[in-house]
Order: sequence, then C-alpha cells, then structure tokens
Amino acid sequence: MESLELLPRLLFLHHHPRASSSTRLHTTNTRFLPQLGFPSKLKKATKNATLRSISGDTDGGSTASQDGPVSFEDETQQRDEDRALLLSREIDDYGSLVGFRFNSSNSGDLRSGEVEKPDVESVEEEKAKTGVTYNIVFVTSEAAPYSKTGGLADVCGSLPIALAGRGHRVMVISPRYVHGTAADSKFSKAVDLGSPVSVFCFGGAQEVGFYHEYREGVDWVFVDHPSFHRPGNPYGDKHGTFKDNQFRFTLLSHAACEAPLVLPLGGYTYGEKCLFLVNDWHASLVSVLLAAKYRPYGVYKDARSILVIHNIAHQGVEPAITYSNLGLPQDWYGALGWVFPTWARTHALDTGEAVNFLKGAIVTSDRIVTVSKGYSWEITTNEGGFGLHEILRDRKSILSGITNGIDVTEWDPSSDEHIASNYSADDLSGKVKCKIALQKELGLPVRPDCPMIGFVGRLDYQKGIDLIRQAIPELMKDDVQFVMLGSGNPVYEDWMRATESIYKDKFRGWVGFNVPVSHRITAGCDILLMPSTFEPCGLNQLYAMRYGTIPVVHETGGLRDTVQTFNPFAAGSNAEGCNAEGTGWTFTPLTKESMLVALGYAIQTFNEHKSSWEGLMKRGMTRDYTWENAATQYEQIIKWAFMDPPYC
Ligand SMILES: Nc1ncnc2c1ncn2[C@@H]1O[C@H](COP(=O)(O)OP(=O)(O)O[C@H]2O[C@H](CO)[C@@H](O)[C@H](O)[C@H]2O)[C@@H](O)[C@H]1O
Repeated sequence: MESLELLPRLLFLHHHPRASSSTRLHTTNTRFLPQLGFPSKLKKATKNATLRSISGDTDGGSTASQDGPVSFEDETQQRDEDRALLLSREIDDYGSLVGFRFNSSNSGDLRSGEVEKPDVESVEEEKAKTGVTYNIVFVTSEAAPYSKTGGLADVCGSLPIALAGRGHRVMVISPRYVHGTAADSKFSKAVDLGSPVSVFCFGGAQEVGFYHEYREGVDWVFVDHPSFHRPGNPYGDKHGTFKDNQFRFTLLSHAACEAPLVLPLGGYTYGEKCLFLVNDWHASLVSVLLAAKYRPYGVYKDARSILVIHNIAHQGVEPAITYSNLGLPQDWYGALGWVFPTWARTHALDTGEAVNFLKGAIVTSDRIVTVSKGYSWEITTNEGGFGLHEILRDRKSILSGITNGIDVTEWDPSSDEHIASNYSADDLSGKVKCKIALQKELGLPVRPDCPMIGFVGRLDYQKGIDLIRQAIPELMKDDVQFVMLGSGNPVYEDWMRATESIYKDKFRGWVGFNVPVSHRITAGCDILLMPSTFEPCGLNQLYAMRYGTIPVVHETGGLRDTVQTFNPFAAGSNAEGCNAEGTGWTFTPLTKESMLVALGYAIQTFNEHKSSWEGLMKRGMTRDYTWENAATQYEQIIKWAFMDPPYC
C-alpha cells in the first residue's frame, strides 16, 4: 500500500505545472529508487524487509519488489525474519496504512542520533492506549530545547513527545537556527540528511537542507537555509523584527510539505497520509499549500491539517503584492487575501489590501484548536479576535480549545537542577531555602518572612506590563519584594532598570532571557503575578502552581480556565481553612485597582493565614499538569479531522 500511496505523488510530478521543481528533486537525486522514492541506501537494509511486509498488500508488494514475485509462504517467512524490523502496522477501514512501528535496531545505521530499541510488548501496550495511531507532523517556528522565545516552544517541545509516547509516529519540523555561538550546541546532535530539496517561491528555486535528530521517540527535523543563520532570536534582533520573515517562514512551510514525502526517517518516509499540526502564522502556509498546490494533483489527498492558534495577535500580514512570492497558484489569492478596516489604513490611497497567513490557515485547515477553551471563545468575539473573529465564527463548528499541559520533568521542584533546594508537596521545607537563595542571588535583603512577588515573561503589551508600571509606586509602599524577569520592548526594559534603581531594597528587574533564572524565580517567590491583557493559555501560572507559588492573574483566556480563586468558606472548611478551595486569585476588570486588591488578599493570606497558604500551595502542587489529558483530546480532534473530507 505504501507504494500505491506514493503513486499519486509520482503522477503529480509529471503533471504538476511546477513539476520542474519537484521532479528535479526526485528524479535527479540518485539516493532515491526511481519507482518508489526510496533511498538507494535503504535498498540493502530493506532487501528482506520488502514493502509487502510493511503494507501487507500483495499488489503493492509485487510492484515494489526488486527481486521479482514472491510467494505467500516466502513472504510470511520474510516477515518472520524481519520481525525485528517491523513490529506492528495499522491499516484503516479502506486498507490504507495509517501507522506502523518498527524496531530501529535493524536500521540503526539509517537513523541519525540515538537509536531506540522498543520491545514488542511495550509497543503493543502503547498502541493499546490510542487504538489508532497517526503520522503527525508538527510545523513550528520554535521548539524547546532547540529554540525558544516563549510558550510556543514549550508546547512544541513537549506535546510531540507525549503523542509519540502514546504510539503515534511524530515529526517536528522547525528551522535550524545557528549562528556561530555556544547556543548552536543545541543542534549538535542533529545530522545532515544529505537530502536537500528545492522549493519554488520568491521568484526561483530555493534550496533547503534537512537535519535530523531522533530523541524521545520523536523525529526532530531542522530546515537549514542561510536565512536562519543569523544572530538574534527566531524573529529578530536588537534592531527589531527581521524584514524577511515572510520569506523565512514561507521556506519553512514549503520544506515542511516536502519532508514527509522525501525524508526516509528511520528507513521510511511519513508518506502522504499524515496529519499536519501547523502552529501559529509562521506555519500557516502549510494548510494553504496542501489545498492549493498539492491536493489538486492528487497529492496529500489523504492528509489533514489542524491549525493550532497560540496567539492570534500575530498573523503574518504583509502587503498584497507579496502574494506572488509565495509559490501558490494565482487563483488562490482569496484564501490569504485580507483587507484592513478603514481606520487601520495609513493614508487616503491605502486600499488596505494585504495577505494574512493566519487567515489563510483558518480558512483552509481541517480543524482549528486554541490552547484553552476560554480562548477559543474569546477569539470569536470582536474584542479577542484581532479582526479574525467573523471568519472564526463562520468556522466555529471545527474550532476547539484544549488547555496546554506542561513538561512535568523539566518543571519538577523535587528534581529541578536549577534551584537551590528540592521540595515537594509532602516536604515543603526546601521552598524557603529557594527563596533565601534567590534573595541572595538578587542582592535583596534576606527575609524569608517578606512576601516575594515574581513576574516572568515577554515584555510585551500582552503581558500587562503597563498595569505593573502603574501599580508599582503603590505596591512598593507595602512590605514586599518584587522581581521581574523578561526581555522584549526596550521601553519596558529601561523602565525595569530605572525602577530597580529607585527601589533598591525591594525591586529587581532582570533584563534578558534566562531559563535557569526563570526556574529559580518560580521556585523562590511566594506569588506569581500575571496581569495579561489576554492570555491564550499561559504556562507560567501552571509552572508556578506546580512549584507551590500562588498565581495572581487577570481573569482572561487560559488564566481563567486554570486558576481557581481561593475560597476559604467552601463547604466543609473549618477555621484553619481545611477543605478550602482554590489555587490562587483571579481579578477583573483589568485595572490597577482590582489587581492591587487581589494582590492585597494574597499578601494578607501569606502573612496572617499560614495554614490557608499551605493549603493553596498543596492544592496547586498536586494537580495533574501532564500532557496526557491534552494529548487524548488532540487525538479526538485528529480523529474528527480524518472523518471529514479534507478542505479543497
Ligand atoms: N525572559 C525569560 N527568560 C526565561 N524564560 C522566559 C522568559 N520570558 C518568557 N519565558 C518563558 O517562556 C514561556 C512563556 O510562555 P507563556 O505561555 O507564558 O507565553 P507566550 O505568550 O510566549 O506563549 C503563547 O503560547 C503559549 C503556548 O500555547 C500560551 O500558553 C500563551 O498564552 C501564548 O501567549 C515560559 O516557559 C516562560 O518561562
């Protein structure tokens, strides 16, 4: 079946108007067997493990075999011999191969990086968790630990591992950001696959390479191109946002569409029947390419795409004239076409016409997911949709919200290597040691009794820094300490430095991006403040609760969904607050006054009601933050996506 599945692709190569690009790739690359698109290097390794043994399809097998027809008995014998290679396969109701597992020890030489050796029982156990397994391809501009500016990286660094752990075959594709610094070592285990492809966009053929690392059950694939090799973060540097981001992420999207077809990861391509999880605007072109460039030629007709919106404020909007650069058929302009409202136009002759990448994916993807239920509703409102609310309302029937999980191994106070002392809900004694160590590190007076408030995040309008700025003079009158870690808008960075010099004994502003320090603040503080103007999910409040640090948050999006306000009078509670409810405080409206009231409650409870405070800490620390729950929900949405016909 694998061979049959590849057929449409081959037809496409002959009939596609842009066949020149892709055809050259497949027919001139001597690493590929002409009839199947399999690398010649694999011929030896798969000599016994013919394609028939993978698909169970005898027709497909005879087409595929290099050694002539093989009888059923021979085939069975071969299957037994190759048992170490092929552990299980998954065929859907239509006979298509939808998933398989194989023992990479036989093909270890083909797989770069670490070699996983699953045993048959554990693989079967994993598969039992899900019933059906899928080939899932995450496309993202950042994935921890390789690249990170925020929560997108956290999600794309940990959800794939959770899904792979449940038996799916999972690939993550993101750019290979290297620029000759120590940070490049994060990519050092990824090896060059030696299979560059040419993609057509921006007026010509652009050659991109692929690097690969197999880690924790996931194929981490990095798209290599000179435009990803420059100082700064994935989106910009000290001079601002890179001006060629549309080019860079168009490359990523084109490369991501080719990867499942051409990269023999662990010996086999992912093939056409895969599920693309496209994250935010940087990957949004994938959904449009599937519908406009591939599917009309029979390629990816069995694939589906799901758009995951982590932040609707960033949409990838560029002048309409850039459409012709994107490598899309001219008559698909409408998918990305976008007109700014009159008030947002810059001058009288401005027609407001633009291309909007995120809109393109909202229109063409098969399902849409946001990172919390609350946010999935908010983006359909005038206030929360950033201009896309009406289109989202139209697609409401395929819009869902799934609250993020977190990496509970990286964020575990009982084993965290970044913090001064480990602790858990059963033994909280280490937490105060973390606080003392943090106060020492920051040069603040060492006072375990003084409530310490923390903030960690991008210094961006979204994160409510203006509210903190307004509230600081009043807050600093209280007996508190406040530490902020963040980078971003230079205005806010300067303000943090200036505030530190005014309140030397109370305030610290750490300008920069520093993961170990973020762990130490999360562990050392008593309270974490998140006055976000909007927050699709928010991860820091989850990290905080897991570390026994009480979140005080604006009641919005995922913050409202995940933080429950403390209620000392819940049914059955006694004077000591036993059986009380809640894990923090939420406030609304988004004003300085209501934020200070919520902070006041938190400070008072910390100072005067120790047992209630401990209850708050323990309730937060013992919650389930794993990805299991979210992964199950993603599986459901994937299943629904495959039940419906694809967008075309
Ligand atoms: N200066 C710094 N030093 C070290 N670490 C820093 C840091 N600044 C931020 N971080 C880290 O970056 C991550 C930020 O995650 P968030 O979810 O809070 O926000 P973000 O807005 O980036 O993500 C978007 O995507 C995520 C994922 O879906 C949603 O939760 C969120 O609401 C949405 O806005 C956390 O791991 C945090 O610790």
